[in-house]
Amino acid sequence: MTGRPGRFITLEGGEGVGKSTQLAALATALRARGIDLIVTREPGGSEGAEAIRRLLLEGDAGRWGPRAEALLFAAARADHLEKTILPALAAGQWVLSDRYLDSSRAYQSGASGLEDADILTLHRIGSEGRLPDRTLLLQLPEAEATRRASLRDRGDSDRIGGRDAAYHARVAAAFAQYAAGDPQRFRAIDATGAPDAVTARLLDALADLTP
Ligand SMILES: Nc1ncnc2c1ncn2[C@@H]1O[C@H](COP(=O)(O)OP(=O)(O)O)[C@@H](O)[C@H]1O
Ligand SMILES: Cc1cn([C@H]2C[C@H](O)[C@@H](COP(=O)(O)OP(=O)(O)O)O2)c(=O)[nH]c1=O
Repeated sequence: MTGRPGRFITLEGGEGVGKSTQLAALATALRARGIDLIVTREPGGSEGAEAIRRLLLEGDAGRWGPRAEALLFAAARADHLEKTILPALAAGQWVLSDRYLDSSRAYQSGASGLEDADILTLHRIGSEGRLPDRTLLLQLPEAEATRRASLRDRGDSDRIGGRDAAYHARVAAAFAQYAAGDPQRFRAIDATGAPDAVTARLLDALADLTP
């Protein structure tokens, strides 16, 4: 126990912007400041949600339509919140999550055409509308994000990562729009340059929350 309230921090952005890399670096830097935290991810982060992750990311491109996909992400999130995130916060830990609600807003709404209000309704039903204390949106020029993601995946991307460039451009635009609409919760972070420089920007964007 830290004696202070746990904070719920999410990292968001398109494929290959450096979320996983930065989550690990951020966890190390925050632990060095004495913060007790857990690192988690979506889709996944609990036993049930990891099972739903496999349903969502494996199989043919057409395995799920946009509506079934949105419901599965919301179901996975409900389980993740109940089993992993809320217990950690209640114990005073910080929670750092690689993706959360805003990915559903960007991918299933912004890029797949469902209404943002409907994604938020699913979130209210599944997860009592719980929002992060801070959302760090990593942003990269499209060409650099594609280069990094393809170096990592070597042509073996998942059902959603493998969608076309126009889809991923809509995802990036939707993220930017949501961030601009809620400057209190979001911080847009320049993800170009060396990993250490990006981590320093992320820590700056948490300065008002860190002890
Ligand atoms: N600042 C950086 N500069 C260059 N390459 C990076 C940087 N950060 C991450 N990478 C590399 O880019 C790829 C995608 O990074 P990753 O953290 O997996 O992104 P995401 O989780 O957002 O998809 C990985 O191969 C990673 O090693
Ligand atoms: C959490 C979430 C993820 N996704 C997508 C984004 C990714 O393509 C995929 C998760 O794959 P993952 O490998 O975890 O992400 P990344 O490619 O960023 O390392 O699921 C949604 O479409 N909606 C959501 O709500």
